[in-house]
Order: sequence, then C-alpha cells, then structure tokens
Amino acid sequence: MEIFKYMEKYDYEQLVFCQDENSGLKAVIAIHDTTLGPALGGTRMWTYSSEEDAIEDALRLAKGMTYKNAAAGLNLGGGKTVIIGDPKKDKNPEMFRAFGRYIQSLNGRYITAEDVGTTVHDMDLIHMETDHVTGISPEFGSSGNPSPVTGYGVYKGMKAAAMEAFGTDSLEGRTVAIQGVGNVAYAVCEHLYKEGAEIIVTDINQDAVQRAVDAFDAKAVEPDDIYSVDCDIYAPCALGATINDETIPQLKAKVIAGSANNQLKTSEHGDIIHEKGIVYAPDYVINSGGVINVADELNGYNESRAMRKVETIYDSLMRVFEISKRDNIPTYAAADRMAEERIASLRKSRNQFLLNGHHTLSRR
Ligand SMILES: NC(=O)c1ccc[n+]([C@@H]2O[C@H](COP(=O)([O-])OP(=O)(O)OC[C@H]3O[C@@H](n4cnc5c(N)ncnc54)[C@H](O)[C@@H]3O)[C@@H](O)[C@H]2O)c1
Ligand SMILES: CC(C)C[C@H](N)C(=O)O
Repeated sequence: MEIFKYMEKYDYEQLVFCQDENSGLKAVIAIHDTTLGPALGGTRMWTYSSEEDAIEDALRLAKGMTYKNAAAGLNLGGGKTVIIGDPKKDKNPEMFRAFGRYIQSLNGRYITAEDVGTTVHDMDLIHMETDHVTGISPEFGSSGNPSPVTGYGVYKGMKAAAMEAFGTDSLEGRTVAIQGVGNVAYAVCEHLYKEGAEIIVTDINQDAVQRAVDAFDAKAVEPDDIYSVDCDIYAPCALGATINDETIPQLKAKVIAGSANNQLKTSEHGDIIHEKGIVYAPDYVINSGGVINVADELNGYNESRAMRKVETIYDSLMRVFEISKRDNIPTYAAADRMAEERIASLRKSRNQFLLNGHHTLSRR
C-alpha cells in the first residue's frame, strides 16, 4: 500500500503510529478531516492479519466517521483508531493508559470512544491519561456504553424508512429480520417488540439467539437463511459488506435498515438495490445514535438533550430520501451529498481544526 498516495486520494490529514513495548500496544490513529471540528471516532481492537490491513481499516473507518458526524449535524470531524490484538486475550490496563497518553499528545485533534472490541472499562483506563475520551462510566458524568442509544436511533431510522417504503411509519405487524443480535440489535428488538413487530433473528452465537427468542418471541433462523426469509425489513446488525452479489437476489425485504457499518460491499450494490426499489437507510446515518450520544459529553452530558438529538435521525433520513428523489440518485449517494455539502460550506470559512476554548472538555 502506498500510504501517502492513498491519503492524498481521499484527502486524509494525519496518520499516527503508536507503539509501547511494555504493554504490547500497537495502534494506528487515523484522522481524516477536521473541517467541522476535532475528529471523534471510536477505537477498534481486532486481530488483523497484517499491518497493512490494520492501517487500511483505520483509514477507511476514519473517513466513515467524517461522513457520519457531518450527516448527524455534529460540529466534529472524523477519525478512528485500530489497536492490533485480540480483545479477548491481549488487553491489559497499561495498554489503554499508554494509548491514552498518545491521544493526549494530539492535544484535542482526536477524541476517542468505544468500537468493536473495546468497552466502557477500556475508556475509563484511557481517561486516566487524557480528557479526550468519551463513552466513559456514568460516574464521571459521562454517557457510558453507546450501544443502547445506537439501537434507539436505528429503531427511529427504521420507522423513517418504513414511512418512505410503506407510507406509514408504524412497525406494528411488520416483520423485521435481524442479522446479529448483539448489543445494538438487542436494544432495537426491545423497541420493535414494544411496538408489536414480528422479529426474526440469526446469530453465530447461540446464546444471543436464545436471549432474543426468550425475550421477544423472536423466530430463529440459521445465519445463511436470514437473507431469504419473508420479511418487510432486513436489518444487518453484525458485519459489513452483507449487501452484495450473492445476497441481493435473495432479499424479499422492501427496506434495508440496520446498525452495521459499511453494509454495501461496493457502491455498485447501492445502485442495484436502488434500481430494485428497495429503500436503503444509509448505514452511517441510521447508526449515528451512539456518536451523537457520546458527542453530547463535550457540552457536559445531558441525557434528554442527547436523546432529542438522536431522534433527529428520523428527519435526517427523510432528508436523504428527499435528496435521492430530487436528484434521482441512490440513497447512499444522497447521504454522501448531504455530508459533503455541509463540510464544503464550512471549509469555505475555516481551515484545519485548531484547539480553542470552545472545543475543550473543560465543562465536564
Ligand atoms: N455499538 C455501537 O454503538 C455501534 C455504533 C455504530 C455502529 N455499530 C455497528 O453495529 C454492529 C453491531 O454492533 P454491536 O456493538 O451490537 O456488536 P456486537 O458484537 O455486540 O454484536 C454483533 C453480533 O453479530 C453476531 N455475528 C457476527 N458475525 C455474524 C454472522 N456472520 N451472522 C450472524 N451474526 C453474526 C455476533 O455474534 C454478535 O452477537 C457492528 O457492525 C458495529 O460496527 C455499533
Ligand atoms: C464514537 C463511537 C460511539 C462510534 C461508534 N463505534 C460508531 O461506529 O459510530
């Protein structure tokens, strides 16, 4: 991989390599764009098969956060970290403290939070070394685990997508097929169940499946069967790239709305589902509840204010659908246009982010 060429192509600002022999920390912080404000994005811990894969993942995810934060109306740029290692075996407190010191060295250009493989406890360890971390324990006046709030945002976004597809946003009696019933999807199920939706679930973890069957009268299917079940809404809540050449012909759903990041294998798959008349709720818009919630900590966390902002996901998606129809483009492209227009308009009056009083965490 030619790193500078890649960074130039997608206009990245900064890539930081962090190494600490004592704790085994090997991390890559990617900062994509700070036009709107400091880069906020989670820390992923994963067993990458090569250093190149890790760097590529950090860069790709950081750019995704630029779009997610811009589309959510946040005054924040996009960044992300990957830590190379197995979250089940390789963690130790010193690792996250060493990482916290690296974040501190960036002087507020990058703020972190949870992502796949990291927890509130890890964020608390980072917080021992820096204030530039969110999603820490509520006892610090913080918002804690973002997953339930992401789930609430996905539920609201599902309703917006239902409104677009069916002319009503009621989910009562609708069948929703959920792939991956982990932290976020469990919260989605709670809201769906309360509203009277029929739920179909699958997961590679049998305990997770059983939990959903018991709590929500969900019907369970095998992982490979989730694409072809009879349903109104397909909700990818596990992995990326599940909307691809193999799965699209199997889908019976009129709506795709779920929490997973990078759901489209390529943008062409977004074009294909658009042509088939499937309403796709772009992933980074519908799953922005978690980041909206942790971002509220930067103003001194207020739960009801944060939840009101999360509810705007409904309107953001309706706006995406409007742009899609107005400009005759697929919804993923409409979301990109919405985010890019916001960044471009601010770029005209601002250059790179500089730390100033307005953006510190001093009120926490
Ligand atoms: N947690 C958040 O706040 C948040 C925010 C934005 C986006 N997301 C995205 O949402 C998705 C879910 O996040 P989460 O925090 O609930 O993660 P999680 O690990 O708690 O849940 C994911 C579930 O998917 C299951 N799974 C993995 N591979 C599968 C497969 N092939 N088939 C079926 N099930 C499979 C896992 O067993 C697990 O139960 C991820 O893609 C994540 O990046 C999460
Ligand atoms: C800041 C975090 C809550 C970000 C979250 N992991 C996401 O992908 O949106």
